[in-house]
Amino acid sequence: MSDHPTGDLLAGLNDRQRAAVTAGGGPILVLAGPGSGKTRVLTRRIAYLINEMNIPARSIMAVTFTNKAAGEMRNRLKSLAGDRMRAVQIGTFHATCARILRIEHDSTPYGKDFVIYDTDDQLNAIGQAMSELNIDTRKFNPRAVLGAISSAKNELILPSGYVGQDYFGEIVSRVYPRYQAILLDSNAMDFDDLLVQMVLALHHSPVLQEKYQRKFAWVLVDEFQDTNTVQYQLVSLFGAPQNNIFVVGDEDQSIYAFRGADYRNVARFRQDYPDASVILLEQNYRSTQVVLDVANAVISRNKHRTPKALFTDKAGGELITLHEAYDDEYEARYVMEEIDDLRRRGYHYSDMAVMYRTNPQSRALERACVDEGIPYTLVGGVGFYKRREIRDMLAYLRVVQNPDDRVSFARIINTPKRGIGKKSLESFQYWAADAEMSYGEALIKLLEGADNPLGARAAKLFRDFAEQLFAWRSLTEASTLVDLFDTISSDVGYNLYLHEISDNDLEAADRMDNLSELRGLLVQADEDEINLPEFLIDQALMTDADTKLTGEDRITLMTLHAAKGLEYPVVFITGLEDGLLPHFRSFDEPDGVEEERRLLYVGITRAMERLYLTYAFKRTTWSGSQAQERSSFLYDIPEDMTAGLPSGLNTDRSYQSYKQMTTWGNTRAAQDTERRNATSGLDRLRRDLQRGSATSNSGNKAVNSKIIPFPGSEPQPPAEPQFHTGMSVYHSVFGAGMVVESHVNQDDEEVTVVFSDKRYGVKKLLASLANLTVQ
Ligand SMILES: Nc1ncnc2c1ncn2[C@@H]1O[C@H](COP(=O)(O)OP(=O)(O)OP(=O)(O)O)[C@@H](O)[C@H]1O
Ligand SMILES: [Mg+2]
Repeated sequence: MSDHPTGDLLAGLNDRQRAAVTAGGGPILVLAGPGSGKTRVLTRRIAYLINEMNIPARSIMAVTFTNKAAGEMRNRLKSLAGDRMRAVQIGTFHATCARILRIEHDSTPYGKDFVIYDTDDQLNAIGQAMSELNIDTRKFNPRAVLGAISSAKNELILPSGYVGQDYFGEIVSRVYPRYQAILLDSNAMDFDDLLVQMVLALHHSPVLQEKYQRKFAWVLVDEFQDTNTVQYQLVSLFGAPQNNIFVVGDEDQSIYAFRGADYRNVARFRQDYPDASVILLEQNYRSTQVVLDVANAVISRNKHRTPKALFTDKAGGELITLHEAYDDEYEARYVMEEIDDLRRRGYHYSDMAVMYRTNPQSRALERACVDEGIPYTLVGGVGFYKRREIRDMLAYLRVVQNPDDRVSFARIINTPKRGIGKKSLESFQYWAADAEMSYGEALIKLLEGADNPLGARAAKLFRDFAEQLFAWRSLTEASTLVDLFDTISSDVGYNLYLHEISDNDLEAADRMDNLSELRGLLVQADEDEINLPEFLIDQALMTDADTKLTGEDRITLMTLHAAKGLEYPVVFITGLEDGLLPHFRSFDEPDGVEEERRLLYVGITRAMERLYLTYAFKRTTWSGSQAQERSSFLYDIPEDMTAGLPSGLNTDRSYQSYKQMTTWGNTRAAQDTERRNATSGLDRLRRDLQRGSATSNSGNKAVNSKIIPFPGSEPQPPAEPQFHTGMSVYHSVFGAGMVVESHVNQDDEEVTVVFSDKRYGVKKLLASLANLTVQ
């Protein structure tokens, strides 16, 4: 008897969802738009297989897009199917393969204790390979070379099979084998290798293939539209021969083409499994009708798609808000003010997410959060795992586990300084290469007193290091991970070093906090009886979308890419500007702009109740501050779905000439005017001040304290107020209004005006800049 009656598992599902959950074996494709319950169905189906079809949990493999999604699915399953579900293999393709390869390393050229290289490690290895081949890294960008290698791997093209099509391709074809050899010598795999090695192992060993096909008799994949070639292969390989393969996806949400994802895999699935049942879900349970209409208006412009019918019971809904900000800082400030406002109206911070196209955009937003005192979690970006102190300590742990790891070895051999300079390291490296020894073997040879080309002093320093390293290695047998961490940290004097590399006490404290957090993870791992290799794999597999989310009430800042699969009552999408969204790089690629449109579509469809789309007239980019054109995608949104100013335009710019021209369609002329106007520094400053005095359009707010005080003597501040309560005034943008208060403040006159037009409400303006005329 099951503790969980079927009724529970099928409750809260519509007929089609129920059909998908309870379908028998064989290939099944669930194709449906956002918010239609694909992930819910997939999770319920796992519980159903276990509880109702008595499938052993250990023979189920479920693939999620992020580790975080895997964690959520595990929790959900626990409440649906109880402890029995523990044995289900739930994880990303990478995590699942890493786990199997650790056990089955004999079927690969790698040793048991292989480590996983992340992008920085990979770039180091590429740099090494290029320097060995005398290829100038200034002429050929190592990142581009790495990108080409990664694409090849995703297409299952091995070094021997790589053919360069042009001069750059020829360079890649030389670097690729060398890079791969360095990784192999380091007993390290990169992310792509995890998948490629898994496919190769299954191909090469029929025994292994049969073992895993038998083991994972049921395979389920979420976000199937974002699988790439190698992942598709894995699904087919694991799924055979019964082909109990259940995949869910939405072609309109395919946003990872740059990583080789190919939504055509959906069509391929239909071809490869002609007997597959196809289930379409049409009801959206997430968003209001308005949000859905906006989403559809945007995506329907894509040519390469199958139109879908989506409906929701949540008729109507709040109109979406468009907002034009002067620059990225004002945009961020506007977002935070709205968040503050919504919070006062009952939303929690955690109900709200701010999304953007590129990571650097988070800077202004973070800054605004700090200024406004809004707690936030930044997903991705220069996160925890990219911090220097974290990378150093993890590199130590990795060398302890695998002394052959060249990249980590090079990172820590003189960190903190132990007198082993670049020259000594190079002699050591050449010696090891000449004698065909791994680094670990070379260290042992040194300890044994073997002849070596190192000077006496350097040899002694390396021996000292080797002794320490082997002492740490012996600790891994007997003591806890946290003891190992503490011992290393104190043996090498890392805390002292931390202070040396920090500019000030605050930075040092910050670094200490990070280390404490890492230490906390080790304590947790000890409690969970996770060993060092497992711990390192877990850490290496953390991706940008996996930032640890605390239970605290915080808003979320994330890229649109990281937002996949998630939902929030309130969503802000910022930076809707041509060049940013759509991103300028997409202009050269076939299907590039369509992919950008899908990205916006994913963002919009995260919203349950309220959606804000914002853009800035000027944005600070790597090349300085530049005027931007609003995103061409915005023109696809019908005006009657937007709230705010006429045409849905909600601006914080406040001068007539610009305003008059800024109607849909003739932005360029307005921007030209602005460019002309912006030539004088004083003009700019004035405008900044003016905007600062008029940013709020949501009622009676104090003049923002962050306004730059007006410098110099032009214009002279008035000694007496020029405006008095009750005066009728006219403002070029806000129209007619009445003064409710006015007083001289420092070097200007602050006038509070109630405007007749309700959309502007009450505003505080600086008299010297607002150009108010008395009527
Ligand atoms: N039958 C239903 N009744 C009520 N709520 C539902 C139903 N099906 C799904 N939901 C809810 O709707 C929301 C969206 O579901 P889910 O996240 O599974 O959609 P999805 O299709 O996976 O979306 P996406 O494509 O964005 O990943 C969730 O909050 C889910 O709990
Ligand atoms: Mg989903």
